[in-house]
Amino acid sequence: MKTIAGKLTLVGGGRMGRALVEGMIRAGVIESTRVTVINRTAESCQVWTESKLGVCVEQADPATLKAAVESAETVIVAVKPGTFPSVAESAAGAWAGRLVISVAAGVKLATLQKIFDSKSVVRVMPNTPSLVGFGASAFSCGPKVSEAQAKTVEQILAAVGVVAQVEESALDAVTGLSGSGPAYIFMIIEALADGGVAAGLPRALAQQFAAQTVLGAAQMVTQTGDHPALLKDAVASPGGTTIAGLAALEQNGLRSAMIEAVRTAAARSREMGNS
Ligand SMILES: NC(=O)C1=CN([C@@H]2O[C@H](COP(=O)(O)OP(=O)(O)OC[C@H]3O[C@@H](n4cnc5c(N)ncnc54)[C@H](O)[C@@H]3O)[C@@H](O)[C@H]2O)C=CC1
Ligand SMILES: O=C(O)[C@@H]1CCC=N1
Repeated sequence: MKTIAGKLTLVGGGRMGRALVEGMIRAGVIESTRVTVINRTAESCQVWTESKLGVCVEQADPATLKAAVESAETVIVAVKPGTFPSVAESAAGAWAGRLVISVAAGVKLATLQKIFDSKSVVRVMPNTPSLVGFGASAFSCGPKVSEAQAKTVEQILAAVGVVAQVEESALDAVTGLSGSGPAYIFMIIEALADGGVAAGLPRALAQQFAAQTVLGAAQMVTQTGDHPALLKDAVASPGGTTIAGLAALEQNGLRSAMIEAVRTAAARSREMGNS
């Protein structure tokens, strides 16, 4: 694995920041000794310290934040969208010349350019499976981002999963699908396991088999390239168990529930960008 150049600072080592940066270190795209993580609370700092990843962990005060931004070539900002202006303000004067990568839902490139005095801003929509190397991330670059910087972003994200560079207008849809999507699938796994328990299986076995079934089905789609409908048809024997189960899913509106989940989440991302 080719490593990225220079130092990396993560501002906001919560669930998404951690998934991304721990995933990067595990994948070998950067050595932990070149990573600084800035957190707001002592508790979040402790989580990082206890992980024994070997990164430098600091609690956010304006001077620490500014120094950590100044010392890095690349800064990933992974705080909540509403916290961006105060983070930008705390390190005012330090952002110029850095590659600033935002992972916030709904925060537009134009807004990022305005609040960070760096022209090299990139908007990314990653997801938490980046932690285990199965992320799906899309990104869009501000107009002043160099080709080399775009390559760095691609390299970072490719190390933790699949990646696509897209028009910024596609990022709300990506947010509704893959950004939020792991939560939908966790809910499906939980529900499948509940079904297994309802049908008589012990909980642990039901959960293991529910997760493996989702994993296996996803691998079939990515490895064969076949349309999911073909793969579905190959499971359903005439008059058998699967078609009975599929009929129950249709009756209960699974397809429209999933479509509406993605559309509603995408609309919420757009709404957040306009507020
Ligand atoms: N959780 C997810 O699956 C995904 C989240 N995102 C985006 O990632 C961003 C973070 O979300 P989560 O990780 O879920 O939230 P989180 O609450 O787990 O993490 C946010 C972190 O930022 C820290 N923080 C707050 N103020 C700070 C400051 N002034 N300086 C340094 N650190 C500070 C908090 O202590 C916390 O650790 C959001 O903008 C969200 O839209 C994007 C894709 C997926
Ligand atoms: O729920 C959220 O707003 C964030 C963005 C995508 C996933 N989590």
